[in-house]
Amino acid sequence: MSGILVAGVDSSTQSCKVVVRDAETGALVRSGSASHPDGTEVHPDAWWDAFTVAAAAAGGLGADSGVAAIAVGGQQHGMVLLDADGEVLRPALLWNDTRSGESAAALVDELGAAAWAEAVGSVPVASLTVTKLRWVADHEPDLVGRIAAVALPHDWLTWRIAGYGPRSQGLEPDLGALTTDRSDASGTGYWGLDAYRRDLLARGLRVDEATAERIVLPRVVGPGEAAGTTQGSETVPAGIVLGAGAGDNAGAALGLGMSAGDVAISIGTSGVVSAVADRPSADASGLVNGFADATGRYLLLGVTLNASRVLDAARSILGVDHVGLSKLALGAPAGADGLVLVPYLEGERTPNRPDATGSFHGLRLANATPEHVARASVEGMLCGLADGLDALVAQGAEVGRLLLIGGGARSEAVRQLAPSVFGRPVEVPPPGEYVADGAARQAAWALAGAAEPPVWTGGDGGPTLTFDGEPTPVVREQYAAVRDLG
Ligand SMILES: Nc1ncnc2c1ncn2[C@@H]1O[C@H](COP(=O)(O)OP(=O)(O)O)[C@@H](O)[C@H]1O
Ligand SMILES: O=C(CO)[C@@H](O)[C@H](O)COP(=O)(O)O
Repeated sequence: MSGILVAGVDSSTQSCKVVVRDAETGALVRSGSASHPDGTEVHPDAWWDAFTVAAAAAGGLGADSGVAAIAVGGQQHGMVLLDADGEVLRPALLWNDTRSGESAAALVDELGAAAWAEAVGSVPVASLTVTKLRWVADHEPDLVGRIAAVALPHDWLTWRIAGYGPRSQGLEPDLGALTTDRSDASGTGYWGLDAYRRDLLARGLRVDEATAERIVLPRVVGPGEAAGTTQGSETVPAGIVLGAGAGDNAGAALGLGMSAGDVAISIGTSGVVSAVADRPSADASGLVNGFADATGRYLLLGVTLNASRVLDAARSILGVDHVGLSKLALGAPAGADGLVLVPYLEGERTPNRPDATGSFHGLRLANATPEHVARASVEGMLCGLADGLDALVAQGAEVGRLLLIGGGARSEAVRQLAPSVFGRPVEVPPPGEYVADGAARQAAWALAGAAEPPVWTGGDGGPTLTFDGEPTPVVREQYAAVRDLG
C-alpha cells in the first residue's frame, strides 16, 4: 500500500457509486453508493446530491481522506444544456429516453445511415445526444438561443466536482472549464473520433455553423491526461487531481482490464455487449456503435434498452425477490415450453424500435406458471444480448472470453442460463463496481502522469467463476420467430 488513495465514481442510470482505492496496488479501501431518481428525464442536481451522499458513505473526500485524485465514469449520451450562467436549461434527457426516436429517423433520412456511420461511428438512434438536440430544436425551440454549452452527465459532474457550477448557487460558471474524454464524446453523434463535428451539432440543433461554433463543447482530455485540479467546495477540497473520466462502458473496459478477445456483457439498466478494438468501426446497419475507449483505442458496442429491469419487472409480476426469481426460472425447462418474452418494455434501441412494447408469445395453459414466466423473462433478456453479440461478431469482433458484469450478473439464473443461450462458457468476475474501478484507475493514471494506466495487483473481490452449459438453440430460435411480430 502506498497510502495515496484515488477515487472512482460511477454516475449510472440508477445510482451513484464511489470507490476509494490505493493508487499503487488498486486495493479497495472504502466504497459508498446512493440512488438516483427514477425516470428518463433527470435534473443534473440529483446526480450531484447522490454523489455527495455516496462520497460521504465512502469516507468522504476531505483533506484528511488521503484521496489525491478522482475521475468520473457516467451513463452515456444524456443531454445537459447550460446557459451562459451555468444554469441547467431543462432536465437532462437520458440515454433511455425514447422521445427523440422520430428525430433520429429524420437525421438518418437527411444524411443516410452509411454517412453517419462513417462520420461518427454510429447511426443515430434515440439514445444519441444529437437526436435529443434535434428534439429540443423541434419541440422547445425557445431554448435553442439560450444554449451556451452542451455537456454529458460525466462532463457535468466532473465540472461540479472541480468546483464550477451555476451562478445562482454561488458557483463560478466557467463553461471553458468543462471537460470530457474520447469515449464519452464518441457517443454524442457530433464527434468524429478525433474532433468535434460542428456541422453535425449545427444539423442537430437546426442552427448555422457560426452559431454552433459559439456553443461550448467540453474539451476532450486525452487518455491518462489530467482534466485539471479541484477548486475546493464543501464536498471536495482544493487540489485534488481530476482524471478525464469516461463513458461508463469504456470505464468498465478499463476496470476489467479488457484486451483483444474479451467481450463484456453488462446487465445494468442497459444491456451492453462490448469489445475493445484497435480500429474504429462504422456499422451502417446501426446495430453496433463504434465508440472510443478510455485508453486511446476503440470500443464496439451493442446496447439494448432492456436488461436488469426486465428481471425487476418479472419480480414485480411474480411478487418475488431476486433469489425467488432465480429459483422460479431454474424450475422451468429451457425454452419455457414455448413461452417467449420479447422484452421491449422501454421501447428498444437494438433493434431500433423506440416505440415498441414487450409481449409474451406462446402462452398456453400448460406454461401459464410462475416458473415459465420467470424462465421466459430471463431467456428473453439474454436473447436480446445474444443478438447484440452476433452483431459484434459480424463487425469482426474476436470472441475469446465472455465476461458477465452489472447488477443483473448477480442473478443465479442469469449466470446459469447465459452459457446455454450464448452457446459459450461465461466468466463472472467477482461482484464489483467495474465502471467506478475503471474511473479510479484513470485517476491513478492521471496522478502518476505515466504513459500507460497503472497495473493493479491488489485484487480483493474473490475468484472469477466460470459457468458452462449445454447450448439450447431452441431458445434463440423460438425468440427469433416472434421478435419482429411486435
Ligand atoms: N441479485 C440480483 N439479481 C438480479 N438483478 C439484480 C441483483 N442485484 C441487483 N440487481 C439489479 O441490477 C440493477 C442495477 O444494476 P447496475 O449495474 O448498478 O445498473 P446501472 O449501472 O444501470 O445503474 C437493478 O435493476 C437491480 O434490480
Ligand atoms: O447508452 C448506453 C451506452 O451506449 C448505456 O450503456 C448507458 O451508458 C447507461 O448505462 P447503465 O447506467 O445502464 O450502466
